[in-house]
Amino acid sequence: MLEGTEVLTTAQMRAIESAAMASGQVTGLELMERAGRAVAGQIRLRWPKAGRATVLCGPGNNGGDGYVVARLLHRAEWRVRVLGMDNTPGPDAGEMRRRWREIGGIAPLTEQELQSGTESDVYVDAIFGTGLTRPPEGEIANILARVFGRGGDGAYYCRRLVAVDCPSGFCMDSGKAPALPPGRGTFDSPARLTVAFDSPKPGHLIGLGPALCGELVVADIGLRQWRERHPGGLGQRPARLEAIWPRFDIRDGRRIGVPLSDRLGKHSSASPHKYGHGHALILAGGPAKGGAARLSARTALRIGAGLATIAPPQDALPEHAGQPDALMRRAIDGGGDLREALADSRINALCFGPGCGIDRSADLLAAALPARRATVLDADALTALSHDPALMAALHRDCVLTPHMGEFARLFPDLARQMEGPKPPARLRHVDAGDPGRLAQFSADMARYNCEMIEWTQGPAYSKLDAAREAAARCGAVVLLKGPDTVIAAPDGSARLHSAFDVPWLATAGAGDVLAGMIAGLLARGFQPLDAASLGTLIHAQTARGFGPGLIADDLPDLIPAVLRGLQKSQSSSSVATALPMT
Ligand SMILES: NC(=O)C1=CN([C@@H]2O[C@H](COP(=O)(O)OP(=O)(O)OC[C@H]3O[C@@H](n4cnc5c(N)ncnc54)[C@H](OP(=O)(O)O)[C@@H]3O)[C@@H](O)[C@H]2O)[C@H](O)CC1
Ligand SMILES: [K+]
Repeated sequence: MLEGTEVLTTAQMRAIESAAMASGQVTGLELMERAGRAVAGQIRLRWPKAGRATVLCGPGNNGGDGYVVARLLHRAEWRVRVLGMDNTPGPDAGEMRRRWREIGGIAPLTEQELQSGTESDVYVDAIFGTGLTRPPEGEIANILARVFGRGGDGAYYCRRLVAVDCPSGFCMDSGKAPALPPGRGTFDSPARLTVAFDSPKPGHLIGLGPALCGELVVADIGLRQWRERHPGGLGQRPARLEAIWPRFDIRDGRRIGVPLSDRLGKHSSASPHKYGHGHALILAGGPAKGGAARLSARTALRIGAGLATIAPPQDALPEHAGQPDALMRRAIDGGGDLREALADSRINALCFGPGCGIDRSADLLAAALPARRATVLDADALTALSHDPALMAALHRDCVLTPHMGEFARLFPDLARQMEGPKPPARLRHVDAGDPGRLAQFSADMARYNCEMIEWTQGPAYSKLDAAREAAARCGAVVLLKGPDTVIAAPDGSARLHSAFDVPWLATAGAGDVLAGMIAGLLARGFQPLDAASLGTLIHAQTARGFGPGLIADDLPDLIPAVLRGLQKSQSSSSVATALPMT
């Protein structure tokens, strides 16, 4: 079982927050104080010498958190300037603003004001959090352009930007950000640090999130018991969403996303025979097309498949002599040969695609899918699939599709179009849970919470996560939508997110073939499709991290042993983050 860090949608976060407040054990004001304290604490941890801070406070509770940050930095002897809005915020934010007013003034939140005065050491962005309801316009849009933009010399206007919960204006469910006013560029200046509350949200990990958030710290604000206590527990919901790489810190002692499979480094001692570790069959293409499949096959062996066989057509077989000697070779010319091969039930994982050719893939897939072996479909196999609805219908739950965006668009054009479509921000409204008409619209997820119900009046922006989940449900197989942000979704709605923005050199010819081989090897070893795809993604990126720039795909398979050793070590020693006190 792979186990990562749970990721919550903003709707789930609000439901948990509401449940906590409804319990009477914690007030909104206390949560806001804790949120502000977490941010101020992180600022002081990074920049222990008191300096100048500018805190930008928006109209809602995110702004309320900002007033707390301002007060606590002031108490720590920082020189604090607050820019705020002249509105009537909710009671908690209003109270925090009042407390700040006892200490200092509030200048208007305008671009002109932001530009004026001495430059600050730290800028705190508490303009919008989860409550953005429409694209920012007018003065607010100008401010965001200033906060997230650069000057003519390319330098960021706000060096050391700390975002409260998220960079403002950004959709935490989709990782999308609205366009800035014409002529004001795009969101291209990342925060140095983002402090999110309780759990990461999808947008922190996909889309623009990893680039815009900078370092991500997820702070404990004392909601854990409500997160875990709900009927069935969030952890047991079928549509669990997890992050599988700890590029962020979690401050409440929860497990962070280390890999998590006790079985990863161990081979079964109960069944020490090579067949106990599975047999992966990698289908290769015709003459001069076999390199990709050889990469996959070598990787399948390195990740621990007991046996791996490469299967080109007869006329390409001689090309596959040579290293590695551990690899077996077998000619498979067409569907009949493959059916014959699959009479051996010990062949328990198949890998189609890399260099296999579209027609050959179609022929072989038609023979293989009814045998219901665990199967990876990549590259040409995905193109073959997109040409033939019958093949698509023959997919089964032990299949893993590994498309990049282009392949995904060929397979699921309507979902790809939705991803490109207009992007309304999320808007949530609390409604009467007693109204059966309204209740009927709520998702089953939300109905689990014994608290105020939440209604989406506009959906959050349709994201890569939504698209991958819908694709998986539609085709009944695991869909791994590749990219620097990879989403891996299973037909039951479970999904895993992985960010690899830090290894741009992984975008190199053949890297996808290695990933396909890795997943095939893990499937051969008996990992469930979602886990095999997730672990494959994780180890793939980690091998590239270990090598650094200059990597070519041929380097990857032989880096796997070191990564496996490292993962085992991290699992035994430091898989639990240190808890920081909430004071
Ligand atoms: N997760 C937790 O447990 C806690 C979170 N906290 C913080 O609270 C925010 C969410 O607060 P909320 O008040 O719901 O939302 P925001 O602060 O992001 O903003 C809402 C206000 O912004 C106005 N708005 C929305 N869009 C625009 C726009 N484009 N232009 C101008 N104004 C906009 C909105 O006005 P409406 O007219 O739409 O109502 C609201 O006034 C969360 O992110 C955390 O930071 C708690 O402090 C602790 C617990
Ligand atoms: K913010």
